[in-house]
Amino acid sequence: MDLFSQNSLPNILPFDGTVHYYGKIFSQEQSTDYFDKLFHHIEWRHDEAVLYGKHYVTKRKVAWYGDSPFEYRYSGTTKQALPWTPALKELKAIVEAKSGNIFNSCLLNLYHEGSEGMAWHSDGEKMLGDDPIVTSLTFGAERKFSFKHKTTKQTVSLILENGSLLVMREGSQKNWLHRLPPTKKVTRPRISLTFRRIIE
Ligand SMILES: O=C(O)CCC(=O)C(=O)O
Ligand SMILES: [Fe+2]
Repeated sequence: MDLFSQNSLPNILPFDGTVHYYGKIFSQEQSTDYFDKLFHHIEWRHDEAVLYGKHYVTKRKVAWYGDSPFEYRYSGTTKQALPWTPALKELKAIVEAKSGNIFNSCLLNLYHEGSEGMAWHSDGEKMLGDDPIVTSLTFGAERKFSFKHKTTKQTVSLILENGSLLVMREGSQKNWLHRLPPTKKVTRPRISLTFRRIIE
């Protein structure tokens, strides 16, 4: 059963946390199909942030979906979760079965090309609880993804392939940062689905 397959997966992190890379969990055809559905049917918006009173708009687009209209507050902005689309409901069930974890919301990212990425951060928002589990399901271009330990600064990187699943588990947000580095080599878009569990 899928639930137990994580026991045989190597831990991407050398210490202080667990990250499992499941590799491609979808065929090329399924991945293309999901990419197209998400690209066209998700309500993509440019991400906004307020830093030191200055208003920033990212090139990357985002969307926020969930079981109920959760409010997501970060970087000085508030977003309200939209109800799941049929494709997102399907993907949530598949990711839950694979990972053995239950999620109630998803932050989606659309990177149009390699120049768009995400800077070092951890998903440590209070509403996610003490030690959150966060996924990254990839459709489209494959991209490098990196982790950096908060105190030793040691880094680990891997490639997230089209149709692949990564699960950041215990310790991975508390003790490590992660980022999607920008690259000149990638010209095609990538969509990522970061399923999360909001503590109500
Ligand atoms: O695009 C990704 O794979 C990860 C994005 C991420 O770290 C986030 O949304 O918090
Ligand atoms: Fe993140």
